[in-house]
Amino acid sequence: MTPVLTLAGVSKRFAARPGAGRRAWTRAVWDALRGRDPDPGALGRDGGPVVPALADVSLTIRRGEAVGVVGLNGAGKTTLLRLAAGHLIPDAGTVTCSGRVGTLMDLTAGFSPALTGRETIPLAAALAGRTAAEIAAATPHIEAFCGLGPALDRPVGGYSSGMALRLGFAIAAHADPDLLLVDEVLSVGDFPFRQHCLARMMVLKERAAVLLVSHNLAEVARFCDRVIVLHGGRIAFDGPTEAGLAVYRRLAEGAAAPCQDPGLETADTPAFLAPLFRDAERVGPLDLAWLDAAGRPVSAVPFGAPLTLRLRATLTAPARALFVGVPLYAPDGTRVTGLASDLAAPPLAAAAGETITVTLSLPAPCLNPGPWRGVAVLHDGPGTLARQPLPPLTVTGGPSRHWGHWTPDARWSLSGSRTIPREGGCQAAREMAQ
Ligand SMILES: Nc1ncnc2c1ncn2[C@@H]1O[C@H](COP(=O)(O)OP(=O)(O)OP(=O)(O)O)[C@@H](O)[C@H]1O
Repeated sequence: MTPVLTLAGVSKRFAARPGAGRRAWTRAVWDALRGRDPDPGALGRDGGPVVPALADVSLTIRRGEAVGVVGLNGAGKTTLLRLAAGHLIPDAGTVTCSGRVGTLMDLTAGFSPALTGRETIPLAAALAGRTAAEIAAATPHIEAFCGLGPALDRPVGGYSSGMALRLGFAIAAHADPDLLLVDEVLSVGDFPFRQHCLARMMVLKERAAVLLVSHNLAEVARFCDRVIVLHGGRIAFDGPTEAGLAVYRRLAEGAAAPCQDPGLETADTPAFLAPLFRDAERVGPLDLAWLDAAGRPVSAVPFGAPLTLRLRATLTAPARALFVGVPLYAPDGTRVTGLASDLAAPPLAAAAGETITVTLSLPAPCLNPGPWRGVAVLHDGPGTLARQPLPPLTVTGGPSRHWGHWTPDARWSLSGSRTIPREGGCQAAREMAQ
C-alpha cells in the first residue's frame, strides 16, 4: 500500500511563556523573508520554558488504513495532526504527505458566520482544494449527507456545534481526500450522525487513509484497524487496535510512566500488568492479600468460593481522597473487569504515618478456573500513588464445564409440552446434537 503520510524523527516544542511563541514566530518570518531556513533552536534560547509537545515521532500511514490516535490530555495528538496537515512546521525531523489532505480539526475553520450553510459549501470546498466542476458535482451529495434541510439557508454563525460538524464533515468527506485528519470533533454529533460519519469513513478508507484522534474508545475499536498511543509526546504503542487500547487503558489507570521501582516486578510478572510504580515519597509498599471466607490468606480457591482482597498501606505524606481501583486479568491478558471503590464507597483521608486498610469482598466471584492476575491502583484524588500487582490467584475447577473467562450465577428455564427426565437426559440431548 502506498504511504500517504510519513513522519521521520519529528519533534515539536512550544514556548510556555506568554508572548515567547509570538517572538519566535516573528523571528521565523524574518528568517524566511531573508531567505534563511527557520532556526528551530531559537525557541527557548532566551532561557524561557518550552513544552515538548512531540519528541522523535516516526510513523508511516498508508492508503487503506484507518488509524486511531489516542492518549491522555496533552499527549500530543492534536500537535501530530496539525503537523500532518501542514499547519505547523516541525522543529526537527520531516513530515512528508503525498496527495490531498482533508482536515476536520476545527469545526468552523473556513466558515464565515454571515454566510448561509449553502453559501459556505462552495467556499469551504474551494479552500479544501476542489475545482469549480468538482464542487458543482459534489454539492448535492454534501447537502444530502449533512441532513441540515432548511437550516442550510440560515447563517452558519447561528449553527450549533453539532450542525457545524454536519456541514464541516460533509464538505471534508466529499473533498476526495487521500488522507482525512479528524480531531475529536465527532463527539459533538448526535448518535445517528456519528454512525453516518463512521460509515462514510469506512467507504473513504477503501481508497484513502484516515487518522482519527478520539477519546471515544468504542468508536476507535469499531473503526480503526491500527492504533497509535501517544504518551508525553512520544509513541508508546503503534499496532493492532485491541492491543493499543489495552496499553492506553493501562496508562489511563496508572496515569504514570512505567515502573521506576524494580522491586515491583518479578520474573513471573506478565507484561500486561504494566505500568507498575509507587510514589515512595507518599506511600509505603502496598501489602496485598487474597483471603478466603475464614479470613485466611490463600493463593488458590475453588470456583465460586467467596473471596476478599485486602490492601494495607502506610502513608508517608497526608492524603486527601484515597480510593482504589482493581482491574482483573484472565490468563491471556484480557482485562475481564475493573472494580473501583469510589463507585461504591466515599474516599478516605489519611495523615502521614497512618496505615489504611481497604477490603474488596467478592461473595460469589464468577471467575472461571485458571490463574488470575490483577493490579491494585491506589489513587489520591486525580493523582495515582501506586500501581502494584496483586498476588497470583488460581481458581480451581468445579463439577461444571466453563467457557470463556467467567460464568455468571445464571438460572435457566425451559418450558414445552414434554421434558426429558434429567437422569440420562443430558446424555441423550448431547447424542442428538452430534
Ligand atoms: N500553541 C501552543 N502553545 C503552547 N503550548 C502548546 C500549544 N499547542 C500545544 N501545546 C502544548 O503541547 C502539548 C500537547 O498538546 P496537544 O494539544 O497536542 O495535546 P492533545 O493530546 O491533543 O491533548 P487533548 O487530549 O487535551 O486535546 C500540551 O502540553 C500543550 O499544552
